Amino acid sequence: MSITVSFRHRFAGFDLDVEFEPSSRGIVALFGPSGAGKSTTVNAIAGLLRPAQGRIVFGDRVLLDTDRGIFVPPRKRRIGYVFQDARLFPHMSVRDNLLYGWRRSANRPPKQEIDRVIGLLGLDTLLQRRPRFLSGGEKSRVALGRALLCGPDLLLLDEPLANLDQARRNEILPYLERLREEMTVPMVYVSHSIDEVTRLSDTIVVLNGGKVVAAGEVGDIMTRLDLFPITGRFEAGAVIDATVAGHDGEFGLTTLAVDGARLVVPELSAREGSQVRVRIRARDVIIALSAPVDTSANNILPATITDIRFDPGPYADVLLHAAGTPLLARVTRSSIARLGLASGTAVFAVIKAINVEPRGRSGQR
Ligand SMILES: Nc1ncnc2c1ncn2[C@@H]1O[C@H](COP(=O)(O)OP(=O)(O)OP(=O)(O)O)[C@@H](O)[C@H]1O
Repeated sequence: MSITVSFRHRFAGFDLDVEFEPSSRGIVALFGPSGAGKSTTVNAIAGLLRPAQGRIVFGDRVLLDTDRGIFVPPRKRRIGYVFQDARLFPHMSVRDNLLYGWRRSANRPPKQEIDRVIGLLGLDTLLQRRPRFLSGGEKSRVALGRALLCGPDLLLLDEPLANLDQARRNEILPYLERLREEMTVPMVYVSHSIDEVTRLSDTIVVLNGGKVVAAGEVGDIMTRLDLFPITGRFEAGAVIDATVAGHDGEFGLTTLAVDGARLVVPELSAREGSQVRVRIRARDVIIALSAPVDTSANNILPATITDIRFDPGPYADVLLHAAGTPLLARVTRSSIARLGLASGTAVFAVIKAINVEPRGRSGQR
C-alpha cells in the first residue's frame, strides 16, 4: 500500500498535525492513548472529516489536496470503514447486511467472493439471524464482511474490538489474522491495545497529542526505549519474525530461526519453513555475565547491551542485540550496578518465556 497522510486540523482546544507515509505491506496500525487523534486521522482518510489543510494520497489517487482544492467525497473514495460499534442494519438478516454494500457497490467483487468472505469470517451458520441475536464478536465479524464485500481499495478499522471483552477479542483476532493472510486489501487498524497491534500489524504509527511521534516496523517500534511511556513498559518487549526450523517430537519442542540465533519453544503445529511472530517480553528476560550452565532455561543467547534507560523507580530497561536480533530486558537498577552493566557490555540473555503466533499462509502441519 502506498498511502501518504499529511494534514492539519484544529478543534477547539486541540491541534492535530499528522504526517506519515508507511512503507507498507499488510496492516498499518495507528496506535496511541485515548485522545491521541487516531479516529480523527482515519476520519480524514475516509473523508468524514475535511481537514483545514493537507494532502492525502492513496496509490495514484489524490483524495485530499487543500492547495489544489481537491476533496474526494467519502462515497467516491472506495474505502471501507468498520467502526467500534458494528452499525449493522437491525431489520436485516446477516446475509442481507453482508450483501447490502455488495449490491450497491460499483467496485463490488465477483459473486464467488461472497462465499469466500462468509467462510473466512465463519459466518455460514449465522446468515439467517438478525443482528440482535448475535454476540458482540459475531456482529464485528459481520461488519467486517460487509465492508469487505463492497470491494474497498483500503479498509479502515477503528477499534473494531473495543466494545468486546477479552474472551471475545481472543475469539475474533484469529479471523483478523486470516483476513490479513488471505485478502489483498490493505488495512489501517486503530487500536490502543499494544497486544492487538503487535499481533496484527506490520507497521505502527504512534500518535500522541495530535502528532505522530514515531512510525516504523513493529519490531523497531517495540524496542524503542523512548516510546515506553506510550507503548507501555509492563507489556514492552521484542517482537521478532521467525521461521520454523524444525520439530523435536521426542521432547515436544520446536526450533525457530531468527536473525543469527535459534530459539526453542514448546512444539508448534506450524510446518517447517512457515513464518511465526515471536514476542519476548522484557520482564521475561534475565541478564547474566557468563553463560549459565546449570539452568532449566532452554533459550540463552549471547548478546551485547546497546542502550540502558533508567526509570524513576527501581527498574531499568536494557536493550540488547543477540546477533541481529534485538531483545529487551527489564531488570532492577541495583542489578545494573552490581553487574556493572553498560552499553557495550557482552552478556547472556536468559529467556524465560516466549509467546508465538502464526504468521503467513504456510500454516498448519
Ligand atoms: N468533532 C470534534 N469536535 C471537537 N473536538 C474533537 C472532535 N473530534 C475529536 N475531537 C478532539 O480531538 C482529540 C482527538 O480525538 P480522537 O477521537 O481522534 O482521539 P483517539 O486517539 O481516537 O481517542 P480514543 O482512543 O479515545 O478513541 C480529542 O481531544 C477530542 O476531544
